Amino acid sequence: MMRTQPLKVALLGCGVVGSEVARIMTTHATDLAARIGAPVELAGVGVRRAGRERPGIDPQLFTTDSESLVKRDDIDVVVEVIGGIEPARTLILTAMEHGASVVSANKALLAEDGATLHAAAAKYGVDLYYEASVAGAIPLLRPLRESLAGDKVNRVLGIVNGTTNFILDRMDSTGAGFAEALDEATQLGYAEADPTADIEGFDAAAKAAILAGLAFHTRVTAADVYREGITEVTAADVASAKSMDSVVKLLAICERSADGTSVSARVHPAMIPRSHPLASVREAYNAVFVESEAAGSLMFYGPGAGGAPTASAVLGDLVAVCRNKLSETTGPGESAYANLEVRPVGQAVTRYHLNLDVADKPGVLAAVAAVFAKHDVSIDTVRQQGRDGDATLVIVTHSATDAALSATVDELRGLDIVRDIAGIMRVEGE
Ligand SMILES: NC(=O)c1ccc[n+]([C@@H]2O[C@H](COP(=O)([O-])OP(=O)(O)OC[C@H]3O[C@@H](n4cnc5c(N)ncnc54)[C@H](O)[C@@H]3O)[C@@H](O)[C@H]2O)c1
Ligand SMILES: N[C@@H](CCO)C(=O)O
Ligand code: NA
Repeated sequence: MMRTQPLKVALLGCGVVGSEVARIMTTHATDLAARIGAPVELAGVGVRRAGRERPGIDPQLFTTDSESLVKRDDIDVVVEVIGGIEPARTLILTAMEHGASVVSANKALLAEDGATLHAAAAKYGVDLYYEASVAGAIPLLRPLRESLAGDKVNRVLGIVNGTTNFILDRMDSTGAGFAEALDEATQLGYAEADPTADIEGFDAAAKAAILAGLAFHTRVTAADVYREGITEVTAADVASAKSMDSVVKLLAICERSADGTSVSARVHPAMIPRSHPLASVREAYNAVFVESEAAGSLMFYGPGAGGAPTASAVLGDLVAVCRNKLSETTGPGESAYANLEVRPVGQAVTRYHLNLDVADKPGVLAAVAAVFAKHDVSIDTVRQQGRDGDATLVIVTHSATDAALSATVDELRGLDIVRDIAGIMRVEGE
C-alpha cells in the first residue's frame, strides 16, 4: 500500500551527477513512488554557490548551508555527490547522527575512511550505500555485497577508469602518443581540466580498495593499493603490444593469496591478449571480472562515468534505502570480519614483457638468459629483431615477483652488451 507522507531527500552537490539525480527524481517521481511505496520529495539541495540557474529545480530548495540541511530532523536520506574528503565526511557523519541514511558516489572518501562511515551507520542504525562510487552505472557493489554473499570471491580484475581507457584505446587505434591522446580526451570532455586523479591511477586505486574490501570481507584503503598510472605508457609500448596481438589496458587487480591468509590490490598498465574479453572494452567504458569459487567468472560491463549513468546507480541506491526506511530495517553494513593482511606488491606475481637493445654477437642471448635464471625469473618467449650490429630482444617471462624482476633488470642494465631496456610492462590475462 502506498504511504502518502513523502520520504524527504537532501541532495548535497548539484554538479554533473547531482543535477542528473535531481532531474530523474523529478521526471520519474511517479514510478519511484510506486517502487518504493511512498513518494520521495527533494527537500533541499546543498550547493557551494547560490544564484546559479539550475533548470527544473525549485530555486527555493537551494542552500549554501549544507550543514544545517543535514541537521534537519525531517530528512530521511542524504545523497552526497560533492566528492572529496571534507566537507563530505563531516556532512555524512552529521546526517547519520541525525537519523538519515546516506547514498554517496564518493570513491575517494569511501576508500580513505570507509570504516568510519560504516561504523557511524551501524551506530545510528542507518544505511550507507555507494554503488555509484565504483564503475558508475554498472551494478557491481550490490552484487558483491548481496548477490555473491554466499560465494567466495578469489579475484576481481577490471577496467574501472573510463578516462584512461579512452586514452589507451586511442593510442591503440591511431598510434598516437600519450600526450596527443590525452589532448583528444580533454577536448571531447572525457578528461577533466586536471586529469591527475585519472591518469596517475588514483581514481582506479580508490575503486580497487573499495572492491577488494567488499570482495574479501576485509578492510583495504587506497593507501594499501599499489598504483602506477599511464603517463609513462609510450606509443612504442602500445606498438610492442600490438606486435604480440595484445593491447595495453589500465587494470585494477584485487586477489586473495593462494593460502587465503592475505589479499593484494594493485592498479597498473598491463598488456592483455586481444582475444581477452577486457581487450574489447573500448572508449570510456568499464568492465570488471569477478572470479568466485562457485559462480566461476562473472563479467560486469557498461558506462563507468557520466552524469546520467552515475545518477542511475545513485537512484537505485536511493530506492533501496527508502524501502529499508519504510520497513524500518537496514541493508547490509560493513563486512570486514575476515581481517586479512594486505600484501605489498613486491610479493605479487605477474608475467612481464621487456624490450632489450643488445649487441648482436655470439653469447649475448646466453648472458641475458643467465641473469634471468640467476634471479629465478623463467623466460616464456624470446623474439629477436636484428638491426645493424644491434638487436632487440623481446622477452616475455613466466610469473615472477616484482622484486625478482627489478633485481633482474638492475643487473641487466649493468651489462656492457645491454644498451637499453624499454617496454617493461606486466602481462595479464592468460
Ligand atoms: N562525474 C562522474 O562521471 C562520476 C562518476 C562516478 C562517481 N562520481 C562521483 O560523484 C561525485 C560528484 O561528482 P561530479 O562529477 O558531479 O562533480 P562536480 O564537480 O560536477 O559536482 C560537485 C558539486 O559539489 C559542489 N560543492 C562543493 N562543495 C560543496 C558543499 N560544501 N556543499 C554543497 N555542494 C558543494 C560543487 O560546487 C559542484 O557543483 C564525486 O564523488 C565523484 O567522484 C562522479
Ligand atoms: N574519472 C572517472 C569517473 C568515474 O569515476 C573515470 O574516468 O572513470
Ligand atoms: Na557501480
